[in-house]
Amino acid sequence: MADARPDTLTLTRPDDWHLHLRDGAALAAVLPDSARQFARAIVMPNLKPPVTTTAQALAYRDRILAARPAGSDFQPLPTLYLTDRLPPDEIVRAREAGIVAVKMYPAGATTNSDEGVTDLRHCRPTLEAMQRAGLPLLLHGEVTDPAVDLFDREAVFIDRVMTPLRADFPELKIVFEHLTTREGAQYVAEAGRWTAATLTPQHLLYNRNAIFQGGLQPHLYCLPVLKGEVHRQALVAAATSGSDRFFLGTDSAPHAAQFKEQAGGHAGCYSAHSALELYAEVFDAAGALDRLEAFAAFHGPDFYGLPRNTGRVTLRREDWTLPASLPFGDATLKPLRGGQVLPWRMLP
Ligand SMILES: NC(=O)N[C@@H](CC(=O)O)C(=O)O
Ligand SMILES: [Zn+2]
Ligand SMILES: [Zn+2]
Repeated sequence: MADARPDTLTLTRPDDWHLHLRDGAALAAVLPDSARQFARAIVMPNLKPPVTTTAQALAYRDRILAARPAGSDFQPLPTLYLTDRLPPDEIVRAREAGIVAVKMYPAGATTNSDEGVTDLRHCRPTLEAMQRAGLPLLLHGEVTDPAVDLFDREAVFIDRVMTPLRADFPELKIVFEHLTTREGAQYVAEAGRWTAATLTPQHLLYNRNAIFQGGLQPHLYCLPVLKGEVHRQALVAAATSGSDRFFLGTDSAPHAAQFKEQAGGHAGCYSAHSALELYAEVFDAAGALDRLEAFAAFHGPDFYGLPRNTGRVTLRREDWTLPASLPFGDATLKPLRGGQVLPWRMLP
């Protein structure tokens, strides 16, 4: 029988299936963190302006490749940003050029989503082209209807958007990104082989109390917002269940500390610095360390139809203190769990 509390853990090198790398000086500041932990990452297209053409996505990929630390073989997996007007023939071009997915932000739902989709019914021919090409649709799964309580926006999205979408496009690959609710976990578990979900460290580690404990904690504000404890427990159960339709996606979303700490602070948690260590903590607490490798390194590539990695990484059970802040161009970045002791540490 596998050791339930091992002191070292060697895994196939993992990938991050949901990552924000930004651009310019911000990209240069954060990329080394992801490149140290992960072999590949799905890079989100919510730049300003958003990445809406294959040509823009390839140029962005080249900027990421050029910003890699010396000797790094980190591979960005580029995506396109879905708008009401993304033409179906762009999907064919994207597929041929190696774009791996298309991301749907409901207009106004989150950071840089102003040009997102106002109604998925406008996108039918494009979704048909994606289904034909086998190009996955990645969803920020929240409705923006102001009449819906903020904490219910994911559950309502399932009823209003996900269920009809699934009925109309039965073989479209869909990834429900940064899942946050019990309803979401149950939906994905029962939705069949073409629906998967990513889970973030913050939604596995924290419930919404943490946002308000010891004074307001702007660095725990992300979207979708953290939910109650029953939801966190359902997410941990899904992540550690062994189901191949749940996989690692940090949603690491860097914002300069001053923009998170101001009134109207920005949404997003920065976790790339020690993401794998945070997931190890979650799986360890659930007595499921033996399932971390598949969650972090197998389920994602299998769903996307990409090869699994061959390299290895090793983590050791060792208390260490995460830096409270990190350089971020001219600004600073406050990482998730910054200044706190983590029980797992990745070996260089
Ligand atoms: N998760 C977040 O709170 N923010 C993300 C956008 C997103 O993934 O919704 C960002 O780009 O900052
Ligand atoms: Zn999102
Ligand atoms: Zn995101």
